[in-house]
Amino acid sequence: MSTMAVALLSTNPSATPNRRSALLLLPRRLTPAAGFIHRAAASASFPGARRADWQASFSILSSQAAAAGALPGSSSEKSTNDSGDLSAAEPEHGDSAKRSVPEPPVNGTMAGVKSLVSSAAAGGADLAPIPNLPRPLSIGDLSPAPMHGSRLRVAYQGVPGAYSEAAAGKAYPNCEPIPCDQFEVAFQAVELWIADRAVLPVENSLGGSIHRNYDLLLRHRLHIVGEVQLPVHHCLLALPGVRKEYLTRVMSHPQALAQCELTLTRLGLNVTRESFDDTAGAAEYIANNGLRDTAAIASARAAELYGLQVLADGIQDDSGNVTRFVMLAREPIIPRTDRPFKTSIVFAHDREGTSVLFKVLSAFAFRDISLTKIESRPHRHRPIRLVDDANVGTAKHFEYMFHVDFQASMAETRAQNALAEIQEFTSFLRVLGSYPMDMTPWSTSTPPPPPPSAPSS
Ligand SMILES: O=C(O)C(=O)C[C@]1(C(=O)O)C=C[C@@H](O)C=C1
Repeated sequence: MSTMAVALLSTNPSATPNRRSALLLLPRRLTPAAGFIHRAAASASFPGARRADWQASFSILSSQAAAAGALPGSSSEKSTNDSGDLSAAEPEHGDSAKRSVPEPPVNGTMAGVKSLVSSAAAGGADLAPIPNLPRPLSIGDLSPAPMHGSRLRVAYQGVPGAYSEAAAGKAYPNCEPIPCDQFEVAFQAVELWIADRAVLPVENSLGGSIHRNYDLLLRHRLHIVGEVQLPVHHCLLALPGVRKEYLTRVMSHPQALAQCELTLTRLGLNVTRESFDDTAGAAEYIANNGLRDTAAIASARAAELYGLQVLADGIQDDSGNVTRFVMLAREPIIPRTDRPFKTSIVFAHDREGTSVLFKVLSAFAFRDISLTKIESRPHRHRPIRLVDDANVGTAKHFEYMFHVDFQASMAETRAQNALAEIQEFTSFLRVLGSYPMDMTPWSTSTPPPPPPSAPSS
């Protein structure tokens, strides 16, 4: 892992040669150009365009729930997990280990065929040892039990030291974090079985929603299986020896820049702001390029990993700066009623006026279901509706997809009834997931969770 990298860096943070060699040990990010990402999977037709979709996913959920005794009244209901370990709330689906699809055997090639012929010609045709013929796939190959020592592979966007990596570690404490250079790649890594889960940010208490991930949730078919809320504590990082007065530029993820906007001004920095893919990536870039006029906004762990010094600590504009991440998997989890659950849905309507939105919200209000989030995004397939009025002209209304999170489990009758009602006046409805809420006690002084250990090579 980067344990070695961390050790090297922390003992001699200012030594550039060591830093460079240490950086090489960090896990490489998955990129779309990595060869294994199929574009076809990315181009995914608009999923869930049919109303039947949420019903289908719900019927799977409820049949699984009934089978596992998780629905209310079931005698075989499992006991509550009080450990506070969010990952423990996620039932095993048999996909938590590396998928051991057998290696393509050599004997399927001409070389294999030739060796078979020559051993037969040598006179032992009947008794010739059976070469390694391809083994048929078995059920075990498709959903293997976790192998000894194997760890859940969790895709995140960014490089080691990014907050998303810390969120992956909070969600799945012993996971193998897999850095990806884009959100899209993290989605595809799970879809293509390169990773078992993805942990992606969806909103921040200061910067607001991360719209890209709302759009990707809709375009891909992964399920939300959990959430984690991570206190985000930003530092101003620069090369050793650099002073604040030397700075002309600050680089970071746009969310991080937004979260520190006031403080940067308050520190009296006369700097341009420059966006970077992720906070730790900005720190790495400064280190790799020896930029002495540039600082990064990133975590203290990023400072340690990339050999930078902390010029200022806790520079977020609000001490209670929190980012909410969702955990994504190929399969939904079984909704339960023995602990607080949240459900995320997305819907669209094709009728005029605001009354549809009002009716949807009422369906929840009448059942005393609290909403925790509402977000609207452009309806990519039908962004504009034209309304012609011969006298006045043509009005162009924007069309939206509405994302709503509500505080109830899909195993609860009131949630099922609310969705049945909403279905009546929406043209599209999909359940993105029903999952345990992050109830971790939180205070502004809570230290960040320990980083996940890096993959064993
Ligand atoms: O750049 C990172 O370190 C990230 O993990 C991304 C991200 C985000 O997308 O919001 C995560 C948490 C912080 O809010 C800032 C940036």
